[in-house]
Amino acid sequence: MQPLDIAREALRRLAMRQLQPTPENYRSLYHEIAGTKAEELFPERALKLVCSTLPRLNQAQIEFVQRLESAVGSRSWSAISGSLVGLLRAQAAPQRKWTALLKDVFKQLERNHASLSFAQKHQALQQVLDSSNGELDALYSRMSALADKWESADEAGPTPAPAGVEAVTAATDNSDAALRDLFARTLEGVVSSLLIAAPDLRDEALELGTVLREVRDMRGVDDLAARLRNLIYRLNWVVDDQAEIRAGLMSLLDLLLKNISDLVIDDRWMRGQIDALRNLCDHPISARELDEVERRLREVIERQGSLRGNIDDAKHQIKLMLAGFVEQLGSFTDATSGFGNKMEGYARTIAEADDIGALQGVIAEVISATHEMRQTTERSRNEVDTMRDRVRAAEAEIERLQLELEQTSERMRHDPLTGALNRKGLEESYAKEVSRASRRGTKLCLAVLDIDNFKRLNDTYGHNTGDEALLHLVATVRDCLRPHDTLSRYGGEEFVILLPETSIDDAVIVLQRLQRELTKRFFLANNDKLLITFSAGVTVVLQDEQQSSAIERADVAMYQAKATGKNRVVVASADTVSA
Ligand SMILES: Nc1nc2c(ncn2[C@@H]2O[C@H](COP(=O)(O)OP(=O)(O)OP(=O)(O)O)[C@@H](O)[C@H]2O)c(=O)[nH]1
Repeated sequence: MQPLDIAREALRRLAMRQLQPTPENYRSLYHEIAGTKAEELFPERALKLVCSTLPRLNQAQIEFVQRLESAVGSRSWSAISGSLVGLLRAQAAPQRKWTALLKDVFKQLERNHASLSFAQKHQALQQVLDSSNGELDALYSRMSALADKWESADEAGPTPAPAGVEAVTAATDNSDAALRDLFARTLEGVVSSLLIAAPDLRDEALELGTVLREVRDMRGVDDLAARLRNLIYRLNWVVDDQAEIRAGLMSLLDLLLKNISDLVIDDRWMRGQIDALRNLCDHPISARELDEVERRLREVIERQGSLRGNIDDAKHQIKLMLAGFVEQLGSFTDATSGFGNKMEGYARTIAEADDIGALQGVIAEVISATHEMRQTTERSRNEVDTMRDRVRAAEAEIERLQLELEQTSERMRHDPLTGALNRKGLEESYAKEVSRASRRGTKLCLAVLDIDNFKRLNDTYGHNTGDEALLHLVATVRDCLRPHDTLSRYGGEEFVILLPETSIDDAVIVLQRLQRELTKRFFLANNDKLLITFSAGVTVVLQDEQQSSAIERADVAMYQAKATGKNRVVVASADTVSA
């Protein structure tokens, strides 16, 4: 039959058998009619898809997938089968005894060979690792060969190693010893000092430090590692315990502060202080914030003691005055009742008198008694007036002292106008930051800022506007600085900023960012939008340097900034600072 006839017949049978007209059905009918055998199609796309999803995690896998892809590409079932068989054979290969091999290698590394130094063995092992290129079979066989070679090498005899090799060994030994020493010191000096509350762990840390310095062989290292693991495990418990204790203490403190605050319901200043303390304790507290809590508490105690004494004195005065007043009132009452008795006597004498002459003496006595009574009344009124004035003065004094008590904490460390630290506050912060920087080996920068043309602003808009401009600057600085940077008012329009953990380059960036921020935030004075600018000098504080000397250096730089156009930041020149 001709192909055309076969095709026609195939279509007819498709219709007769009511088969779907798919290529497969057509193909099988075609071969049925022609009496030939259908050739199987090669599923290349599907196989390529399978290949693309296979993992390539190591060299062996990469090579397998490559072999399979090339077999699929050449449409060779036998090649595909070959690569699959290879894979299964590799998997069926005996399991390598890695643990035993590694133990063997370590043992040989530690052995004292006559003809092999540690450095040589280290180098040979490194070569094996590098050359195996992640191929596990190759690595296994090369490492096994190396271990065998070392195994058969002679035991220690003090054969001198070549000079170069010895240097390498010495260097390796030196760095090993240095590392051990460092680790031992960490255990003895740092870990143990953190474990005051857990004496048995502290002793263990100290002992492990000693063992670490002395351990020489693999068995010793194993023991040490086991003890270290145990220490770490127990340390975790200590850390958890300490966190729990800390949380408990904080909640106790909170309870205490809450109770105090309930007790001092009438004392606004104390309530303010207690609220500030509670706010500080409200979140995980840093060393800096702890300083702040301590400082506030100290101020509360100091100032409260002295001011409370003054208020008590004033109250005592009022009590004394009241007692005097009561006494006066008593004697006045005595005087008036005496006067009344006298008057009654005179009235009787007048009623019984027979002639006018007899009355003359009585009238003189009445006049004298009345005069005396008037004087007594006047004296009493004067005394009462004086007393009232003194009571009012004492009350005013109490009021003033209460107010002083309210403001006292701020006034002790803070500038009352701007709320920035004052000189005393700066001194305290400076001392803390200098020692913190020296302890931690970090950089501390100090900047002196002076507002530009401030006199003109005062002269044009008045002193009050000048004050507001100062507040504007302080608010902007606060927004731009990190919480642990400190701002203090050093003089009229001069401020000092301390920037802990900051390099000089970063300090300049911070100050310039501040200047940019000030240009964005206008200051409004009588509806005029004013631009507040400042000139600044900045320097790195030298280790343990006095505050006055760092400020002086920054001040000189600040004047350079003024002299060279203002609204600038100048770094204290290199010849004045060697940090
Ligand atoms: N409003 C106000 N002004 C103050 C305060 N303290 C200082 N001043 C004023 O700040 C001005 C500083 O003036 P100058 O030292 O001449 O400095 P300046 O005008 O800023 O000039 P340059 O520093 O050269 O830019 C003075 O007029 C002071 O009276 C304050 O607390 N409030």
